[in-house]
Amino acid sequence: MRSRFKPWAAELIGAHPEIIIPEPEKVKGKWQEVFGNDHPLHIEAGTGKGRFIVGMAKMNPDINYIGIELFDSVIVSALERVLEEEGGIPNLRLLKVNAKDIESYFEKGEVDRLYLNFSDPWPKSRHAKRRLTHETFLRLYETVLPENGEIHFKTDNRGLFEYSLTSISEYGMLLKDVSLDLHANEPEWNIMTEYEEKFSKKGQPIYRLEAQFQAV
Ligand SMILES: C[S@@+](CC[C@H](N)C(=O)[O-])C[C@H]1O[C@@H](n2cnc3c(N)ncnc32)[C@H](O)[C@@H]1O
Repeated sequence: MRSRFKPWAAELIGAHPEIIIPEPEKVKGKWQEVFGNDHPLHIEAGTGKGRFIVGMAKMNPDINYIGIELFDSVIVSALERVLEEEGGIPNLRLLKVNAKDIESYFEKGEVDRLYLNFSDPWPKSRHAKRRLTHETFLRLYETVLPENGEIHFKTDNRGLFEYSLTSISEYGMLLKDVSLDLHANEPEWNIMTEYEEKFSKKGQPIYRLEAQFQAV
């Protein structure tokens, strides 16, 4: 997701360290202290403008959520969504970091579930390593999830979905649920992301899968 440069974004982000955690490596292994409870922790890598993670946090107050996003100009929109909520969203935090460094921020087993939504497809084969479902990323996710931890993935991009099915199954994960048209019979628990809303309005099918790591 590209967004116009917002010169004011860094200042707004800096003014809200209670929401966008400034040095998350310092709280590695201590996220329960940050949230003040021992509820499960679900994270989204590539959270964009936050429609999904904010919706999930509001729908499931007994689950803690963290949205991870690379860019100031994008994550600031997620921050604004949180600030619009009266009383804030106590079970949600945001990290302006790269998902490839996820091990620096979470201990083994500290994350109970990982969401990937409409990840950048990187269609050229030479960029395959950048796809968030590449084997290298799966290995990273495995280090922060518990045994049998799950990844839930949605996309409108058929090529990325096909690639991900192969990458995930070659990794030895168990595919638990696969949908080739999520909106044909949309589950009541589905929270749409910004991209999902945009592409489904155009009539494009939304692909979804749940995959579980397997103990060796
Ligand atoms: C195509 S957008 C989708 C945004 C949102 N998930 C949605 O569905 O509307 C992908 C987002 O992932 C972010 N992103 C890509 N690679 C990332 C990485 N390695 N770490 C963190 N965020 C990343 C991009 O900056 C972008 O905002």
